Amino acid sequence: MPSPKARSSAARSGSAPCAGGNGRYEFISLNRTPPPHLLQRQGSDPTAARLRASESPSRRRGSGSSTSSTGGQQLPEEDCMKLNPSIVGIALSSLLAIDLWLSKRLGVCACEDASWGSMRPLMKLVEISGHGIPWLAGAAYCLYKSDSAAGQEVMLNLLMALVLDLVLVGVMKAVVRRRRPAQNRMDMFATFSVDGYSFPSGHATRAAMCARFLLAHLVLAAPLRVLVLLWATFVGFSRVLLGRHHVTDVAFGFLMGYWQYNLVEMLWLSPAMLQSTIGQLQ
Ligand SMILES: CC(C)=CCC/C(C)=C/COP(=O)(O)O
Repeated sequence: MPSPKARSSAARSGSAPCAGGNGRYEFISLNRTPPPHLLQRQGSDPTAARLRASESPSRRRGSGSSTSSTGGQQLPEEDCMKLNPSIVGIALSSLLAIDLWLSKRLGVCACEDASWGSMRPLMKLVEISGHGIPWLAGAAYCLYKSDSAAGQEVMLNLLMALVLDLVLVGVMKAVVRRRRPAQNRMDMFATFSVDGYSFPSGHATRAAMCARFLLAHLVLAAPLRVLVLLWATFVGFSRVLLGRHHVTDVAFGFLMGYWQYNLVEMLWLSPAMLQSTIGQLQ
């Protein structure tokens, strides 16, 4: 018989006592395949039978393969995982369920017949204010019109930031492939094919990144700075109110846009760097 100390340490380490070939108890880990001499004995040994019964269903079905067999029936691995959900899995599913429910409730401008449907045209104006085309066109125009080197530098970097945002959001949408909410009407102007996907909100990333950019590089009076922040927040909210996005798409979009501005600062194109690059190309 194992001593109480051995028994408690076995419980802690996930091992179980088994009668070995010489009548003495041996410890095997429940996480590992038992040695062959124990496997042979398990068919008749009541202790081994109890151990098999106490194993989790997914482990009993086998752990290393992509499909598992139960009485000849093949189960895909996802089904096995659903039977044995982890805490993280449960937390994520709950968050997604809350997200879906909240996004549906908040989509009050999703169509003209919705409870705030009369506000839809205003929300669509806010949408246009955060669209990529006006921002790209505005930055290109300011770059062209700017007669100071400092102004040109800022506008060139804003253009670079906007293109970087489109690329990063496009890649992220193509990888995640989350569908837009069912209530969304796909009536946005000038979209790429990846804009059929929802996560993250491109308007939210652009709004957060551009707001940080403007606050850092334009000398603005305090009321205007507040206005920039309010605009960015409103662009994000309008995505959910229009039924275009889930709440988590917008929340993640804000975080991603905030982080993208750090990237822009790291990649900042200075006139000296541009001159040396052009010189190297010539
Ligand atoms: C055509 C250009 C230059 C940009 C597309 C901008 C756009 C339509 C993004 C989608 O935003 P959401 O992901 O917030 O719906």
